[in-house]
Amino acid sequence: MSNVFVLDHPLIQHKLTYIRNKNTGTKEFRALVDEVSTLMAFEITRDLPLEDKTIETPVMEATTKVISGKKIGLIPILRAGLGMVDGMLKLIPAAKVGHVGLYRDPETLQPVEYYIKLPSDIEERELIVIDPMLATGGSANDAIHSLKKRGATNIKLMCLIAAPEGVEMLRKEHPDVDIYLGALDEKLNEKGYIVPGLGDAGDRLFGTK
Ligand SMILES: O=P(O)(O)OC[C@H]1O[C@H](OP(=O)(O)OP(=O)(O)O)[C@H](O)[C@@H]1O
Ligand SMILES: O=c1cc[nH]c(=O)[nH]1
Ligand SMILES: [Mg+2]
Repeated sequence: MSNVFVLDHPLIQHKLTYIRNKNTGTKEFRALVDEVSTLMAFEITRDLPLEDKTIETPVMEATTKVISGKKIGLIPILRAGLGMVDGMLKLIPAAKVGHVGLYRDPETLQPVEYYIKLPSDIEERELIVIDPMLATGGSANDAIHSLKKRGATNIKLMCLIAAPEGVEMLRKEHPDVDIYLGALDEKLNEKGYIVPGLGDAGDRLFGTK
């Protein structure tokens, strides 16, 4: 069964409060999502493997550590996942970025895929699927199935806020995918929105409402 990590660092929790606040406007919302994504990237990369490297400091030769050539791919789910990309690239600037375009049909709540473009070597990479919201779980589930169908074997999922329903679906469908969250909220409402949540992440990021 996959692990679920709620990243309860005080800076992440503090910024999430401002992200959730309905009075936070587009400019500030975007900046906060960017900052939280950087902080979450710090936590999600905690298990990157290290190897020894021998260097000369100004004082003496020393054997110290560097990250051992692990290749990472970031996979934002469009649109809202785009808001998390730059913040993560600040810490892992060499990551390749693949895009999965999905929207959730407002009536059926089923995901509809409209675009996919991935790095050619996804089977060799650790992929981090990013989306601010994990609600019913349909979109992340679909995106991860698409990645696996194309050869991905090593996948993590990172979201700002999740509902228990989405976590349950992901753990059932993808027991090999660990889930990293800023917060695990109470439930979904009758329209499939996370409660208390933050509203529509894409609309708040791009100012489309
Ligand atoms: O877990 P689910 O029930 O599938 O819901 C979550 C999805 O809904 C939102 O995207 P949306 O469909 O609003 O598209 P957008 O990012 O283009 O706004 C969100 O960014 C997730 O991708
Ligand atoms: O609460 C929710 C649920 C789905 N998508 C969002 O943007 N917000
Ligand atoms: Mg949206």
